[in-house]
Amino acid sequence: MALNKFMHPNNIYKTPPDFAKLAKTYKEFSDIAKMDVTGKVTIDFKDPHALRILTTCLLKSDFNLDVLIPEDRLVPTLPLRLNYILWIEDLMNFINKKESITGLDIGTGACAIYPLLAAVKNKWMMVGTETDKESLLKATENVQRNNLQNLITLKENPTKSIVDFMFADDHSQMFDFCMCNPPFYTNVQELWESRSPARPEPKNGFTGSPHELITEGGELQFCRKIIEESKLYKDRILIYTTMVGHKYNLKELVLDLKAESIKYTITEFCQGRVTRWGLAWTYQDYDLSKIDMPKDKSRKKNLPITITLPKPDESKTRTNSFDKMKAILQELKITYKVITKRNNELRLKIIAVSNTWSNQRRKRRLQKQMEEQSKKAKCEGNSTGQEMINDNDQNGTSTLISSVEKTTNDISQLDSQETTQNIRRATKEKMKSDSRESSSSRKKLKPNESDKPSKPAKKVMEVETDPATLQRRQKQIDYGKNTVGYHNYIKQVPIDQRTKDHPKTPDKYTKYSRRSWDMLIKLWRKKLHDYDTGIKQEYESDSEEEN
Ligand SMILES: C[S@@+](CC[C@H](N)C(=O)[O-])C[C@H]1O[C@@H](n2cnc3c(N)ncnc32)[C@H](O)[C@@H]1O
Repeated sequence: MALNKFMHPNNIYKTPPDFAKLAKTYKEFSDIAKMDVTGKVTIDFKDPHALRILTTCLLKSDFNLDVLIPEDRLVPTLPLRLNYILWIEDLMNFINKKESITGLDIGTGACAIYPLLAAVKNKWMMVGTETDKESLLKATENVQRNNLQNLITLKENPTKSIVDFMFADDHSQMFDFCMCNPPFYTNVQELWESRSPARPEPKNGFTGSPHELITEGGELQFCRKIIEESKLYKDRILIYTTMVGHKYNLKELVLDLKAESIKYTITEFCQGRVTRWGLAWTYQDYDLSKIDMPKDKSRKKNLPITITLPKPDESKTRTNSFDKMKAILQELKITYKVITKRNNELRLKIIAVSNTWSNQRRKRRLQKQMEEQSKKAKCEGNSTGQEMINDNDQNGTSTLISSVEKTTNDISQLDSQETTQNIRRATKEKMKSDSRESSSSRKKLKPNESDKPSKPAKKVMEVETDPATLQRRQKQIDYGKNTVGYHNYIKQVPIDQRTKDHPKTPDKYTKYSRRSWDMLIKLWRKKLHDYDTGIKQEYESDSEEEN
């Protein structure tokens, strides 16, 4: 989901940059830009080189900053970096700090992106710290290239501490705030595994060196260390802040702060398909919980959906309305849990396991058509059956009918006219072949019965034994099972809760015509598609990796 609408309202990248203009202005950008079929100028976001050029050109055009980003280092995404700076601006406004603002950027990286933005945008005095010598060197060159040495100082951190190395020996240094984009991961494996396979591929290519992204204990330990050290230097930084990349870590950190009754506030940094979080805490007399960011208003969209039902007339009780609603939910196979039931208000937590509500009209029409067809088949079968004297033959008729009914059930989820026609054709074919079998069985009838109308003979379940067919079918089944939908389905619907309406893996050993088998596979895959989007994903906040 694009989250740009939740970006900080003052973020200039709320409106996407004009790539056509950038291509006209910067030769290096026109070299990487391409025009898509609609005539829109775009770039390959998966190419780290293209991302590097985009960031340097935006820094130039929007902030008049001349920055060199080394090939083997993180390419900072500007909308996110700007969101963080804008939040710090909000915090400074909140504590009424308008002038001579000083900030500390922990782990400034090879671009010193935060000090550069803070200096050119707000004229803040910034100190950036860095443990990586190579990054520090490049950062220093970037500061000098922009003549910002008067506002920005960079310091090597030769220790494993975070702020202690600065404050322990220097008792005068103080900051209004500190900020930090910590390394997120514990090791390379975690870096790759952090992404759920159910999520779409990241839009952007991957940039950054392990040194920048990995730290012992991951971001949780890194942020906990900042909190621990902050307790030693409560008054040296008025507002401590850090960015948090994983929501589960944010929860842990908030618990840590709560446990110590430390005042804190959190925010979300939304951009593109990525959400990050900002955590701020203080030992000063500021009630951070009162901070009201303009962005919070747009996020109110996340409140639960409220539906007001028409007032019941005298004859109908409220319970009646609730019951009706529950019946609708049941019909749509939406599970619900009553959270509260008070006076006129009923609060439910609802979970939709699959999409059962789309194309309702079309599904009803198909269902009706198939029911009519099924009835017709039943009537034909019954009338024939009445004339039959053989019990076995009567059983045969019911086998055929139940088979048609099964097809009817299978089709209830369909939304394609073409598929219906194919199913009808397959059903007709089946009826024809059964009636052929029946006419051959007529030979066994007594002579005086030979002129009676024919009736389908008992349907014997034939077994498919052809190795090539079985192999082909297995391959089709494997394809189906190797989908996100299948994995979500088996996770979400326990075996004992599966009904005939759920996707059922076709039985490869049953004899079917090629067309009927392919149809069964098609139906199965279609039903599995309903599970393509995991519920978990819908309820969790987006926490896609930045790169
Ligand atoms: C994810 S990068 C962030 C770089 C930059 N601030 C940005 O946002 O693009 C984290 C940086 O923190 C640095 N770092 C790690 N531990 C540190 C520490 N204890 N003190 C200062 N910097 C540290 C790493 O070398 C790395 O450059």
